[in-house]
Amino acid sequence: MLWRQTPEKLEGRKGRRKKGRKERGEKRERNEQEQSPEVNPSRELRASSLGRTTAPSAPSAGSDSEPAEWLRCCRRSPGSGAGPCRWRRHTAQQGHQLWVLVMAVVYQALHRRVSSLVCRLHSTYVRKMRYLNQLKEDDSLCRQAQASGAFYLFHNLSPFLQKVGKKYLVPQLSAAEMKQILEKLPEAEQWLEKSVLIGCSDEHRPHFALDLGALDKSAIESELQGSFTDLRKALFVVDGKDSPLLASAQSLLQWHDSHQYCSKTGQPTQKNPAGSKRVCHASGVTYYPQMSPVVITLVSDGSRCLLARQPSFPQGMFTALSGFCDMGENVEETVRREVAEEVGLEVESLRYSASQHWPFPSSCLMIACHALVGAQRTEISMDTLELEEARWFGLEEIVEGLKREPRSSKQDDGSFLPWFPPKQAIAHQLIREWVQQQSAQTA
Ligand SMILES: NC(=O)c1ccc[n+]([C@@H]2O[C@H](COP(=O)([O-])OP(=O)(O)OC[C@H]3O[C@@H](n4cnc5c(N)ncnc54)[C@H](O)[C@@H]3O)[C@@H](O)[C@H]2O)c1
Repeated sequence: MLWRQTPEKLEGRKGRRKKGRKERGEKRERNEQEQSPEVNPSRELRASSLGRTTAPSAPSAGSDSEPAEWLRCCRRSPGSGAGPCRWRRHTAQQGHQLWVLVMAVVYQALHRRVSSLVCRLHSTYVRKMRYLNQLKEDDSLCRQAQASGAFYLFHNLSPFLQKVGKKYLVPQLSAAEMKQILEKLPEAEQWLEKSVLIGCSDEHRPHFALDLGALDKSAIESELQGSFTDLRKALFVVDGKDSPLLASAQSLLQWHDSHQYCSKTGQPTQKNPAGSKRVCHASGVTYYPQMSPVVITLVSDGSRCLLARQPSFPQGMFTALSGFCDMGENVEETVRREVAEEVGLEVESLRYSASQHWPFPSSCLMIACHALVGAQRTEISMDTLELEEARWFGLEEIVEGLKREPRSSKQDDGSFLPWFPPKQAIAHQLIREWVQQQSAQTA
């Protein structure tokens, strides 16, 4: 059946629709007002607490036009052709800010992780250094540590090495193995007392060096299947990480060997268990191991570098200028004096490069520097008492010399082409640095 619309019914329905629209409009306005920052202070507070300063600001008190404009803007439907809605722009900004915030949190988490890793590595080092210091200060702790220590052996200052295949290893012996060797000696217990502390592992296993010069060398060599090797050779055949250990151990043993008597009273001095000092109980004087500071300088005139050789050097070997610091001198003064004394040049500027402990002939602290002389003042006036030859080298000649082995430097006529100290010597590092600097300049 057809449903017929009477005018009254139609009027009634129109009225209800109008009323419904009015109610829905009021409801939407209420919702929009609830969503606006003006009437939702908690939202505004959250936004501002996160530092979102670009969020549209709530209409200020006393401004009549802004709330209306705010609501009008927010009521525009998408695709209506109207300009960008401030509220949607605000939402996009919030999205961007959220992204920045997430990235910041991720970055902070990563940063924390990396820092804690670095910290852990650092703290291993710190704990190790503090433990070693404790061993130096606390005699009974150091004696106990000897029981769990590892020992490096020397015979008249030559380190004990084992050849395995083509490699030379520096063996560590346990306290039990040491006792087996020392049992064959009278006063075996006292022998361990002669050892000196030279370091420890990350797990705090202390390392000691002991010179068995009083024992039969060949008997120990055959028992331990190795050989005591001159330090000059040993440093150049062992693994790079073992060289500084052997050098410092030998220097410390050598210092103890040459400081057995007090220079004031002539009485014997006693070492502490760690070997970090010797005391004369008659005078109360304490002696500490010492190193002599030496500067080693690579002089350059901007495009060439100066190398020299002493009569005692192996044939063909040239190196940078070196000399001991005089009492009261600083490094700069020693560099200027040595360069002036040895080659008659005046240093205009100098730059520190690195340092190295060097055990020959006795403990030196090598302080390596680059020095520049004026390009117009390069004429060499050599000290013939100290040097046999000193001359300028160009980049190409240096690069060739670095490739050359001592053995391959001899020519048919018996003369020698120049070659330079091996990589273990700090002179080598100075020469390489100069090559890098020159190559960068000419590139
Ligand atoms: N590692 C390297 O690359 C490298 C390179 C060159 C020299 N060096 C070392 O540098 C040191 C010095 O070299 P150099 O050629 O001037 O030495 P050097 O041995 O020729 O000594 C020069 C002079 O210095 C004096 N002297 C010696 N020992 C001294 C000391 N402990 N304190 C003060 N003066 C002393 C003596 O009068 C000696 O004649 C040497 O030990 C040498 O082995 C190391």
